[in-house]
Amino acid sequence: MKNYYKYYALVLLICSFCVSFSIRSQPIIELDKTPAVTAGKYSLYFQESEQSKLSLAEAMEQFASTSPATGYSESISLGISVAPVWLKTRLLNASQGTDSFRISTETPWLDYIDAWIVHDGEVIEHVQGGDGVAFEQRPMPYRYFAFETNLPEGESVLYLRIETVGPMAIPLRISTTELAVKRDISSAYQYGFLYGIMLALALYNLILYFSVRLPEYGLYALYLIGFVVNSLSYTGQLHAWITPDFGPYFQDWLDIFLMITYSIAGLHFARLLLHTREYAPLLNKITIGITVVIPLGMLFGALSNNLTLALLLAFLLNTSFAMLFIVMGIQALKNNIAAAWLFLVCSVTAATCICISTSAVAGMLPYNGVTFKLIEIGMAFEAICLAFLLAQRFRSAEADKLAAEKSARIDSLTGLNNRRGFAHIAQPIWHQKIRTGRDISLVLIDIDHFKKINDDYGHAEGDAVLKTVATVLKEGVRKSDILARWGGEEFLLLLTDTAESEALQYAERLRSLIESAEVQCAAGTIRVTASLGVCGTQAGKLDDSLVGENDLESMINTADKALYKVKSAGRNQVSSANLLKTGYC
Ligand SMILES: Nc1nc2c(ncn2[C@@H]2O[C@H](COP(=O)(O)OP(=O)(O)OP(=O)(O)O)[C@@H](O)[C@H]2O)c(=O)[nH]1
Repeated sequence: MKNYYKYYALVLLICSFCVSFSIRSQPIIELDKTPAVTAGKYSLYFQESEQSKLSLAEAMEQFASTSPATGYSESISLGISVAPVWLKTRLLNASQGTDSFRISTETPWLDYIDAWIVHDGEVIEHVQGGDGVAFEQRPMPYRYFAFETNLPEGESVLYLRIETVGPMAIPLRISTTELAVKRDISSAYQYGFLYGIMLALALYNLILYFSVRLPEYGLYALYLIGFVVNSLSYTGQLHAWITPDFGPYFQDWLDIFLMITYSIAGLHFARLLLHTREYAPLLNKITIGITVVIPLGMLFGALSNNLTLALLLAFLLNTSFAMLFIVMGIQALKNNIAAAWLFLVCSVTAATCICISTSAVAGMLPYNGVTFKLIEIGMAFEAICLAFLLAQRFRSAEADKLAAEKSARIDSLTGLNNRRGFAHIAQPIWHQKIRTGRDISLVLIDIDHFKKINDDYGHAEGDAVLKTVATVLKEGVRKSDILARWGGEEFLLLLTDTAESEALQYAERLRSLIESAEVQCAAGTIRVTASLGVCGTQAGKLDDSLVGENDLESMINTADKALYKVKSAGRNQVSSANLLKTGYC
């Protein structure tokens, strides 16, 4: 029993320590030692009851008589659409004489802010501002609430009353004016760099979109432009330039409108980039649904002037956006989509950066220049990765196009040019040779009794014969000759700088090569013969007259006629129209 007294004493000691800790005097910011600070942990705060708006005197009384809460982190965060809050922060200017300081709350959602500086019990300054106040009526031309004040030597107390329908996150920052200006300049460079990257990529992809008309490029550009404009609006630059006085809440509405614009563009871009519809139709439908339903809800919020509803939906869309990016990336990875890995890495990085920034403003993580700007850093990283993926896609689309064009000109069985491929290659050569009066000849080659081979050995063996003859021809012709599969078992050969007399010898050589070729199959060895019809110029002339630009077609017909005669005369021979005239075949 005696031992328990010891524990009681210890518990009492701890309790009294806690009580004394909680009622000990509020910490003071010694401005000579900490010339720039985010002051949440130095501030006391309480929230007004819904019914009454307190005066400064009443608030001072309440700070003195009750136990207001102490800030638990750099930024105090109390949720969305909460009751107005009062803050009290003690400031000590230890230098002799007055010094200039900047006091600011670095978030755009705070609508009405009153700030009082009290020194020796006297109000020496009262400043009003916030997002709900027209731009030119603000103490400084910033989106955030900010003002500069000369603090006299000794202790001054800063009182703030903040009222907002948006998120009550208060990153209260106090710094010397000199440091604040330095920070402004370095911020301008940092934002300029990040926005510069994103806008350059957006512009480039916009140009690509107008050139190739693929929606991915347009959506990607819209996504980036939407994000940058949203960021410019959120950080106040946009309003400083173009929308100084559209009244209370205009800026909040603009922010959330821009927020949904880039989220919608981003989600549709990701869907198309990863081809989500092809392997994850449900996810694709959910994504489309979200981009329709949430904006409709927000439109309802706008029509009924319910900013809180619209804000909540905008944050929901933004959260869904980050999560859907990751889910789409995982699905793409599962389905072996080439872009999936990089997409996943960059979307996870961006989502992490967004989380860190939001948590910093909400007071859950340290609030500083880096954590605050991590959203832009993450997005710039994501923008670069996505641009890289689009470039890869462009390259593979070009390769696919070339492959498709090539395969449209190639016969899939033999690998030779088809009629289209022949025309593509032969036309320009034909025109050039004709213009310069050089000789040119055509040889039409037809396998004899090919139907019988199909009938006797089957279609597959017939194909094997076609392939063998194609190979024999390919190996037997010169590099400058143009060979094509002209029809079922028919081949066409264009011989440049070759007169008809030479072409006949050439054709004879090919005939004999075909005759001696063998095709091995299950039923034994197949041998085939072919009939060849030739038509060519002699000393640059066809039938003693000059060859016209359009004579290719008629020369093929003449070769075909010669071939027909060979077939009639017993096959496995070579002939030309001229030989026919002289009765050779
Ligand atoms: N295996 C196979 N057969 C084909 C292909 N294309 C066409 N054929 C066949 O080739 C045969 C051509 O027959 P025909 O036009 O009567 O000519 P042929 O039997 O060679 O007789 P001649 O030309 O008079 O010697 C037809 O039976 C077609 O079905 C193909 O790609 N593969």
